Amino acid sequence: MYIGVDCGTQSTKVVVVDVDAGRILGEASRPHILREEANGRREQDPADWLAAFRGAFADAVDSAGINTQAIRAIGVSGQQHGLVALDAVGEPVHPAKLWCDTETANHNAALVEKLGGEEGCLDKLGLVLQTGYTASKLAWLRETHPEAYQRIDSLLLPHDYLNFWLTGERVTEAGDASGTGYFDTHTRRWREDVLAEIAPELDPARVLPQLIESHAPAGRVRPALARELGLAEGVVVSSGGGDNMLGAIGTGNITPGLVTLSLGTSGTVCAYSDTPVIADSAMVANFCSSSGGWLPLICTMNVTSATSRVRELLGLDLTTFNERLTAAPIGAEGVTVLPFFNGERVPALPLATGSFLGLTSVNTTQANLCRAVVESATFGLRYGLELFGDLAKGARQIRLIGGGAKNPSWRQMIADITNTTVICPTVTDAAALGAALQAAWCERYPHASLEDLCGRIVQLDEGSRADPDPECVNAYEQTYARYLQALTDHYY
Ligand SMILES: Nc1ncnc2c1ncn2[C@@H]1O[C@H](COP(=O)(O)OP(=O)(O)O)[C@@H](O)[C@H]1O
Ligand SMILES: O=C(CO)[C@@H](O)[C@H](O)COP(=O)(O)O
Repeated sequence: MYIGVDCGTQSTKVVVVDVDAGRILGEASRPHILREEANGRREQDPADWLAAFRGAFADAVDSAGINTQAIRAIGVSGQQHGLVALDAVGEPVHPAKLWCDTETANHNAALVEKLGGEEGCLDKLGLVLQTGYTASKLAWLRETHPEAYQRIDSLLLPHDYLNFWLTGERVTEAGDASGTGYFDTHTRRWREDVLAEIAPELDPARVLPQLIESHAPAGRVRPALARELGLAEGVVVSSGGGDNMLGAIGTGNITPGLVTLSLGTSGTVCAYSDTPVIADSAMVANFCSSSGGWLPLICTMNVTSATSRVRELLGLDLTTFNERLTAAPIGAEGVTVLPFFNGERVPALPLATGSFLGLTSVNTTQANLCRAVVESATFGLRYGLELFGDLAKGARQIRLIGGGAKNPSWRQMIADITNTTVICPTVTDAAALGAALQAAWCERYPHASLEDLCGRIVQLDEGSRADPDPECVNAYEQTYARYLQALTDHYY
């Protein structure tokens, strides 16, 4: 029995997987609190993640009806980029600043310049620093909270922090480290010199976690915590990784030819590569995978964060919102949304704000507003997919995951807007599933391969398949052109 955990932006999800029987036995989730401020600040208290972990673990184990003593290993996935800076006794010196925080846009711009612009970043890091990556958060902490900064003893990411809490070990792996901005994704090594540009007072040998291979253990569950969770002694915790990296594993995207698209708080598109990637666009991030390869990725910040904002504004529950959006025609009768409520990463507009365009006395209906925000969030992903160029060309199908993938209308919309067949795995919390698979890989290494584990456990839900409908594909082309025009008019 293996446990997969995904500490996402909105919640922590836990799955219980019986690898030998090829079955998912239980799933549960617990929500997180997100602190949002008008200046782009997005922070969470790491203690909240631990409380959510405890609750979701207990519920998942209950729903699976298993004896916790049968659990052999745990894998942890986490939202990427969040800065969890700990002091010498392992306490956060400041709340975690998240991937969706845009307060540090100016710090990021200054860092890119310091590193020699886009070319300098590519040369040193294998990717171009974006607002949202960890580096500018550290620069911000140094400038704005010097007393907290001076107490820093280690620099972790959200999943590293959960691994530290589970095992007491400060380690990480290439997938999540890719998104820090002080890691070279080509060589899969820390760039101590880049860290020194950002935080010259910190000793890299002290503050950077030790890098381990994706299949290697981060450690074993601490005895006191094992007793509390009812685990046997010495349960292994695998390296874990960023949620997109483990989402790729949980969709079987560990060889070239597939695209994984996630409709979580963020929207992401990624495709596995055996070699490091230099894309034509600086917005495509050449991240490492958490399975030994690379995972070029684009991320839009306003997906279910944007749809939820409009849903809440209209006072609708999720079911009613989904009904409303299907009641409007493609194109929402001329309503366009630029959903950049807290800036955007792709396109790179960290300081942008949201706009509703084309509203008239006739088309300003709940149905059109619901449809327009879902269409625009999807157009953002199409825009990103186009930046992928050859990386996604020839992709046989899109594997759709994340909370939004549960909506059949949205699945069809993705198929029509991308003109590609879409299918969901049976477990749409694919990052948690990927974490469980990585845990099994780690615990059985070298006697089991990740390919074999994915082949046995990752199943596709044929009922979720959506094929592009040529008429809708055409209709969306026109609406997409209108969206691009609005983008150009406002920002370029
Ligand atoms: N049936 C559904 N239709 C549309 N959206 C949904 C549905 N179920 C869940 N969601 C959305 O999924 C979001 C959570 O997605 P999730 O992938 O868990 O996010 P994260 O990993 O970022 O925490 C919720 O905000 C909710 O809006
Ligand atoms: O910043 C990125 C990817 O670069 C985001 O995709 C985060 O990893 C958050 O993911 P979700 O909570 O939306 O799953």
